[in-house]
Amino acid sequence: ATDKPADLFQLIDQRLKFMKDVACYKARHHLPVEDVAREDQVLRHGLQQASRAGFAGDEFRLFLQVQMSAAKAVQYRMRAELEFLPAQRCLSPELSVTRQKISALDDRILRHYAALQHAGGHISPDDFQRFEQILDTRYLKHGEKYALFIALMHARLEPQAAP
Ligand SMILES: C=C(O[C@@H]1C=C(C(=O)O)C=C[C@H]1O)C(=O)O
Repeated sequence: ATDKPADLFQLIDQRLKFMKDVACYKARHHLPVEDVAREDQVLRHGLQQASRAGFAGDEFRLFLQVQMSAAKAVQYRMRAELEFLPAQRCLSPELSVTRQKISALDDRILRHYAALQHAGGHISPDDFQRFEQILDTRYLKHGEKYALFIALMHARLEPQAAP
């Protein structure tokens, strides 16, 4: 089945794995990690898709914001390490290419989570161990992974209106 929490966790992990390309690109082009305009775009698009899919807006917004905080935390820590890495060992695609892939992944995450809930599934606190196994990045602390997990768990579809 494609509606298991583990598959959703994989997609979230894939998003974080793109941060290597983003961090490399920014370091090599002397760009800051935080890009407020891009964040607005990610947030606006995500909330629009979320409302179409029937997610509760406030909780989904919080999830997107925590996910972007995680993305930045990963990049800041990588950025420090890049100071000591020769430039040729940190090559990355164009930022616009990576961002298209991230946006496509964002849509998949949303659709996957909606499908999981439509099938009667949900994320429960017991799933955190699995979440942490899958999100194996050493660039996020335990508590940060937990914050992301909790925000994900709380992003639920609105209860269906009675017919
Ligand atoms: C991933 C990026 O880095 C940061 C994190 C973002 C995100 O998680 O979507 C968006 C903008 C940046 O503040 C990026 O610049 O694309």
